[in-house]
Amino acid sequence: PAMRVDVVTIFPDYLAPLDLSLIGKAREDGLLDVRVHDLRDFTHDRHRTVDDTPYGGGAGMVMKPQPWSEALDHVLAQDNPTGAKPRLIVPGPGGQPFTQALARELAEEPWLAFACGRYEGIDERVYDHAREDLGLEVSVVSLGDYVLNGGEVAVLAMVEAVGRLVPGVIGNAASLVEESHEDGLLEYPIYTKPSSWNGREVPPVLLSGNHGAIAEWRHEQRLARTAARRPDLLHASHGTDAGDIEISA
Ligand SMILES: CN1CCC[C@H](Cn2ccc3ccc(-c4n[nH]c(N)c4C#N)cc32)C1
Repeated sequence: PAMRVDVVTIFPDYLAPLDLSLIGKAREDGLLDVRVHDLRDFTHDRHRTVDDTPYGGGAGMVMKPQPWSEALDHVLAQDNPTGAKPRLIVPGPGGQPFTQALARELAEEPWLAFACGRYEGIDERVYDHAREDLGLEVSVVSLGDYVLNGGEVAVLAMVEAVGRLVPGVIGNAASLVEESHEDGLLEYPIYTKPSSWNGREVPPVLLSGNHGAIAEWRHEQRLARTAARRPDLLHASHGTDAGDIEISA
């Protein structure tokens, strides 16, 4: 069965890129069932109000709880005869880091729901309501240590990172193995035709047909790149001491 993904946002057009490329094809192939909902469809006033001033003062506006409650009810009720529950992911700068490990964990879920905040964020009672009244597992997740204006960019990244791990979405599953952050090392340098370009040659080992030597060279390159760019990822399990690797950035 397809993985179902619901996204609630005040900017549904921000999620249009999910109609494109691999994720778009996975939707056509029925591997992913992605539904985007406009939070303003769950307001009832003339101005379709989703925000108001913060209790206790402070800058900015806070997203009102009622529209979110109605939007979540709609998501849970739509095409859900068994009363199954999605895992609710709320992007936020104060969340747990979004990592490849978390992407792998989320790729095992049959149903994900994403709540895209804007303004200063969502009234805290929505999180409590989702956990205590709707019985949802709620995870606040951060894309990284920088501040965005809302959750949509994060959801695009998370849906792409998770979606590509769903079996069948990426044609060649082999390409999922030796990639950065899959096994703790950055990826090796890649080359294609022509072998000589702009006075620059492809490393001869790659043209040698000696697959053992090629694999060894690629592993050395991964270690060197990781030592140069992400020494924080290197630890004892990778054997070679980062100090004695020829650094080729
Ligand atoms: C000044 N304020 C500070 C708090 C956040 C306000 C903007 N905002 C509202 C909703 C919302 C959702 C995610 C993120 C976000 N920022 N950085 C990341 N890695 C994120 C992720 N995932 C940001 C967001 C702006």
